[in-house]
Amino acid sequence: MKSPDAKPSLPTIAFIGGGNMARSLIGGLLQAGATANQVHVAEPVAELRDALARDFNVHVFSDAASAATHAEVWVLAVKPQVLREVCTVLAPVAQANQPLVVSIAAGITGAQIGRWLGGGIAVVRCMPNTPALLGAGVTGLHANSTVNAEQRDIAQTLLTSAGKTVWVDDESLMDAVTGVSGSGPAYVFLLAEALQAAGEAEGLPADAARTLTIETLLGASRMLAADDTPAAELRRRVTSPNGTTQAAIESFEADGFREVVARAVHAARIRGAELAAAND
Ligand SMILES: NC(=O)C1=CN([C@@H]2O[C@H](COP(=O)(O)OP(=O)(O)OC[C@H]3O[C@@H](n4cnc5c(N)ncnc54)[C@H](O)[C@@H]3O)[C@@H](O)[C@H]2O)C=CC1
Ligand SMILES: O=C(O)[C@@H]1CCC=N1
Repeated sequence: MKSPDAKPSLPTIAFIGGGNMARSLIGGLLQAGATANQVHVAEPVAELRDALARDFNVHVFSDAASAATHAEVWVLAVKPQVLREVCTVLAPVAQANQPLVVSIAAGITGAQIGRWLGGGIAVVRCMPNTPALLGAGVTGLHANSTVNAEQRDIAQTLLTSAGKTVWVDDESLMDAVTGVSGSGPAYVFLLAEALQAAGEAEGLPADAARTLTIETLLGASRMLAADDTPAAELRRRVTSPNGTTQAAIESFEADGFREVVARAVHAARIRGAELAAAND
């Protein structure tokens, strides 16, 4: 008998687009126990296609319709700029097969995808991030009203193989998800670049600055994830009165660090909406 919390087994999944994010998600899926012959990938670039077949033993196709025809779940993993064209090609297959469509494209709305596929399609719009490659990602998901409970579970299982998941009821917040976690790894990498460079500017050898930077980010992230202690409290515990950290934090605050972050996240959110409008 199936235990009540057993994960639903995944049906055949077609990835439309076999680039960076698709690779991360496919790697996670296979590690989580999906079998390679359940995974189809459409990718026009021959080298990428060959690498996917070699590395993961999945079925590869040069065109979207061939990959999608025999799959119950489609993962749209192309750039937002080509999604309309891809959906238009897939519309007849979508209308015939009524797949669950999972889109990871930034900005593009579930309504746009449903419309481009001919209407009445179950669409889960999600925003994963690149740590999915290590199973350490986080994905925001939103389901349109056509998605049933079983399809929701399938999307959940699919993205759980990439890390944690957060469902968002209000689709208009998906661009904010993109601004925080979809693009977020790049902010951490930017901080790493800046911290390492600052260490070197203060005289540290490059390899020492790199190790100190990486282990600090890793250790601090682990502390954040370890329990519910708020980030502000963890920061307070590092900050001795009139000590070194206080000097650094006062410098950050004087330079408007929080506003800098808020403006960056806002810019990402706005770009999401622009991508939707520009590619409609
Ligand atoms: N890179 C990231 O951190 C994240 C990206 N995303 C979203 O994931 C999507 C893919 O992004 P990446 O993997 O970074 O881009 P990518 O450029 O690495 O992958 C897209 C792939 O689609 C292929 N492609 C183009 N036209 C196609 C067609 N007609 N049929 C099938 N495949 C086609 C391209 O050859 C390319 O390999 C984008 O919509 C992006 O917004 C979402 C979350 C994070
Ligand atoms: O930069 C982008 O548009 C994509 C979406 C989130 C991360 N990369």
